[in-house]
Formats: sequence, structure tokens, C-alpha cells
Amino acid sequence: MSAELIDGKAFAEGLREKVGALAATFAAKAGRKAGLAVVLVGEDPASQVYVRSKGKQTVACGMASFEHKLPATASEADLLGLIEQLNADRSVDGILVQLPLPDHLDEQKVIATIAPDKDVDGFHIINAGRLAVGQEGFVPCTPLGCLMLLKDRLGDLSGLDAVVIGRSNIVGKPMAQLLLQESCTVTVAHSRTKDLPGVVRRADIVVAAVGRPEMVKADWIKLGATVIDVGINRLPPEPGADKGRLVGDVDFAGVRDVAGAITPVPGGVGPMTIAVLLRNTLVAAHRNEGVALAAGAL
Ligand SMILES: NC(=O)C1=CN([C@@H]2O[C@H](COP(=O)(O)OP(=O)(O)OC[C@H]3O[C@@H](n4cnc5c(N)ncnc54)[C@H](OP(=O)(O)O)[C@@H]3O)[C@@H](O)[C@H]2O)C=CC1
Ligand SMILES: Nc1nc(=O)c2c([nH]1)NC[C@@H]1CN(c3ccc(C(=O)N[C@@H](CCC(=O)O)C(=O)O)cc3)C=[N+]21
Repeated sequence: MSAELIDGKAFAEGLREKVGALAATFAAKAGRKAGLAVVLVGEDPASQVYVRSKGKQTVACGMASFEHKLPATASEADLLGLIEQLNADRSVDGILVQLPLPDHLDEQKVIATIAPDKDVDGFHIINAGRLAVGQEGFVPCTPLGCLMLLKDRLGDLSGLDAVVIGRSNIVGKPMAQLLLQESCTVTVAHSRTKDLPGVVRRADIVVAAVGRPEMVKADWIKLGATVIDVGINRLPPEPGADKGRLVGDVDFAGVRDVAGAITPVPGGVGPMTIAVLLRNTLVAAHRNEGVALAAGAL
């Protein structure tokens, strides 16, 4: 058997088209475009690639993109000052501070400074709390994108056994909350989990968000399970090549023979993350301007 490929790239394109159409309607009603500000501190090349890609896609969706680049040596006061300025700027609906930050900057403090209603990443504790108690807020883009792919593939998730590998605040934990909200039976595994292969083998849904290249093996997967691979890992370059291959946290070549469906890397969860970011920004714009957005439109 060979698993069905879950085409995150195509799904993300469809979502961006919907966002684009609704962004045009928003601009006509509000008299301005929805706006996303992205803040990048330092010169990490991978982060620069993501930020450029976000900016391009924001503009392609008919929204305004504001990029702010600070040197790696920027002080905490510089960064917090910029965030305060963006909080007060009426043309900015969403604020994203690209993580990770250089070591001398306190990530928690930076996130806490973002106005919760502009926190389109869903990282502020107010939004984490809203998600935990089931109130409307902003949900982190990567887990929300994973949930959209799962519901598209499986429909009702109620009663399914889901195993999330990883418990970070930005992926694993919010992913578990979302699956619980869908009435899955959720297990969160991490580096201290005993018998990880045995735990994963029970799962109808596996979400791998670990950061370990190709760690999840074929003999961990129940026949027919749906496997979502969040991992983005760059392997060391082959001799003669300047860049290594991009792989996920799942051994794709092996697991695809056992799983019912699987997301590839690249072309799976990554493109969904950016499409959901644009979606969250448009939702923020409607809320900030008091313009109604049809329930379930996005
Ligand atoms: N596609 C996308 O859009 C995105 C992709 N990513 C990718 O997803 C991956 C995870 O990201 P993130 O959540 O930020 O990573 P973190 O490093 O913050 O968290 C990793 C988690 O994996 C757990 N873990 C580490 N090693 C093992 C192991 N051997 N067995 C079981 N669990 C283990 C850790 O456990 P413990 O808590 O015990 O240390 C931790 O909970 C990365 O590859 C990242 O690049 C991230 C964000 C967006
Ligand atoms: N505040 C903040 N919010 C984030 O959402 C955030 C962040 N910081 N820091 C870094 C991680 C990582 N991340 C990705 C986004 C898109 C792809 C993506 O589109 N990947 C392509 C491949 C891109 C390539 O070729 O390198 C794919 O998987 O097909 C990957 C990873 C968002 N993150």
C-alpha cells in the first residue's frame, strides 16, 4: 500500500485565494488594506528566506506588508519600542516577530509586548489562554494549518486516537489543544516519553513536531494512520552540493508504505503556516475595524 499524499502546497494556495478575495472586499469596506508587520532581528539566512516569502505572499493576497529589520545587536528597548509603535499603528492589523531571537533578547517579554488583538502568531499568553478554555482568539498558524489538513482528509475527528510528538508552546501544545477540542483522545509525547514507538503505534493521527530528521519510522505507524510531518530539517550537504536536502521528522520513504495519508516535506505543513498567517491577519483586520466576516468564511 502506498499512502495518499496530502498536498499542503495546493491546499495553501486555495486558502490564499479565499483570503485574497475577502481581503479585496475588506479593503473596499474599510477604505484601507489589511496590514501585516513582520519584524526580523539579525541575519539568520533561513529566517530571511521565510520573511521574504511571507512579505511576497502578503502583497499577492492584496494586503499591505511592513517589514522591519533590526541588527542582531539591537537592544531590548529598541525592539520593545518598535512593537509599541506597531501596536499603536492603525494600518497594522497583525504583528509577527520572527523567532528565534538572538540570545540577549527575552522572547517571553517580547511576545508579551505585542497587543493580543494583533498577535496573529497566537503566541501571547492571552491567546494561549483563550485557546485552552475554548474562547475565540488567535491560534498558532502551524497547528491550525495541520488541523485544516486533517479535517479536509478525515472529516469528523471525534473519537480518534491522536499522538502529538513534541510539546513546544508554538506547535505541540496548541496542536494538542486543537485536537482535544475536536474530541480526539490526545497523547502528547516528548523526550521523556517511555516507549515512544509503542505510544505512536496506537495512533490514528500522528503529528510529529520534534526537530529530529526522519526520526519517526515505518514500524511505529499503525496501518492506515494519517501522518502530519511538521519538521523542517536541513541535512548536511552531500559532497559537491552547497545545500543539504530538506527533510521532516518522519522517515517519509518508509512511512508512506504503511500510513493511509502523509504530508511531504517540503510542500506539506510549511506552506500552510504562511497561508494561515495571512488568514489570521485578515481576521484581525475585520475585528480591528469592526467589519463583519461571515462565520466559517475562512
Ligand atoms: N512547518 C512549519 O511551518 C514549522 C516547522 N517547525 C519545525 O517543527 C519542528 C519542531 O519545532 P518546535 O516545536 O519549535 O521545536 P522545539 O525544539 O521547541 O520542541 C521539540 C519537541 O520535541 C521533543 N523531542 C525532542 N527530541 C525528542 C525525542 N528524541 N523523542 C521525543 N520527543 C523529542 C522535545 O521534548 P522536550 O520538551 O522533552 O524537550 C520538545 O517538546 C522543527 O523541525 C521545526 O523546524 C516549527 C515551526 C513551524
Ligand atoms: N514568529 C514566528 N512565526 C512562525 O510561524 C515561525 C517563526 N517565527 N520562526 C520560524 C518558523 C518556521 N516557519 C516556517 C514557515 C514556512 C515554511 C515553509 O513554507 N516551508 C516550505 C519550504 C521552504 C524551504 O524550501 O526552505 C515547505 O515546507 O514546503 C517553513 C517553516 C515559521 N516559523
